[in-house]
Amino acid sequence: MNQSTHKPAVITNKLTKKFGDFVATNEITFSVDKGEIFGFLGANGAGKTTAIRMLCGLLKPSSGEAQIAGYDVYRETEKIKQQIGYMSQKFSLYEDLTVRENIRFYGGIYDLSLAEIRRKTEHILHNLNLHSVADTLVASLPLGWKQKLSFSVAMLHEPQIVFLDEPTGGVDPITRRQFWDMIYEAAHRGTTIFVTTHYMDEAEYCNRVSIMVDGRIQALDTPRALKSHYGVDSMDGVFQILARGTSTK
Ligand SMILES: Nc1ncnc2c1ncn2[C@@H]1O[C@H](COP(=O)(O)OP(=O)(O)OP(=O)(O)O)[C@@H](O)[C@H]1O
Repeated sequence: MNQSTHKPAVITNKLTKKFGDFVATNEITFSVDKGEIFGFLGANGAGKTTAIRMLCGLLKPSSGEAQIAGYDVYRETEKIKQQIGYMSQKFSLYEDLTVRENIRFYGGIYDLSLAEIRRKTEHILHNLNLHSVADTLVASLPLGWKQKLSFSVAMLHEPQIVFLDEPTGGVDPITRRQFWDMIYEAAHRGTTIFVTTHYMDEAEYCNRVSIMVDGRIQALDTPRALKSHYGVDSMDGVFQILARGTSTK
């Protein structure tokens, strides 16, 4: 039976990670609903990547609780890995493999059948309009294409939740907007999106946003409610007040 049917996709309770005496993630408590686009914001070093690594089952928490797709982050990390996709800033694509080879490689890792890999490959090449570069090395693709391919690869095994750690760094606003169209489509199909970004226009696209400061979650709500609460007209204004401790007014 699917344990996650009626549960939120992500639940944490006082989740904490210490490195020696330093508390990188400090008692964070929140939940994310199925199909929600959840923005996980914070300045550099706020503790976002540390939290994501715990949620993905890659880093053992020091204390607190978390369940991903209904599975416990201490005891059920293998189950968690089957239910999630992960895309980091640095990608997981192999630059010295072609587009087609990367898809085949990850299809194998995710244990898809050859027929399924062929079907997915066609689907991705068609959706991303990559037919003409299917046999080109990933290294020579523009950054925006790599990001879209990387996202598609993270979704190959149809995970319930996908973690995107600054997925759109370094590309122009139009390319970022196209990337967000892919995020919306995935969320529409029921995938939960957990995304970090430094672009405040992207924070506006999220259903809810949390803002981390020095390891703690300082605010968590819809972009509209946060803007109203802090009396500003943009998420950049909210971020300036919370994460940088300054007012834009
Ligand atoms: N393995 C580690 N050992 C010691 N300290 C660490 C370790 N990993 C992270 N830290 C520290 O924990 C803090 C939070 O780091 P983290 O990478 O989670 O921040 P972040 O919010 O993801 O920042 P960025 O936006 O720059 O990626 C930083 O001060 C970092 O130096």
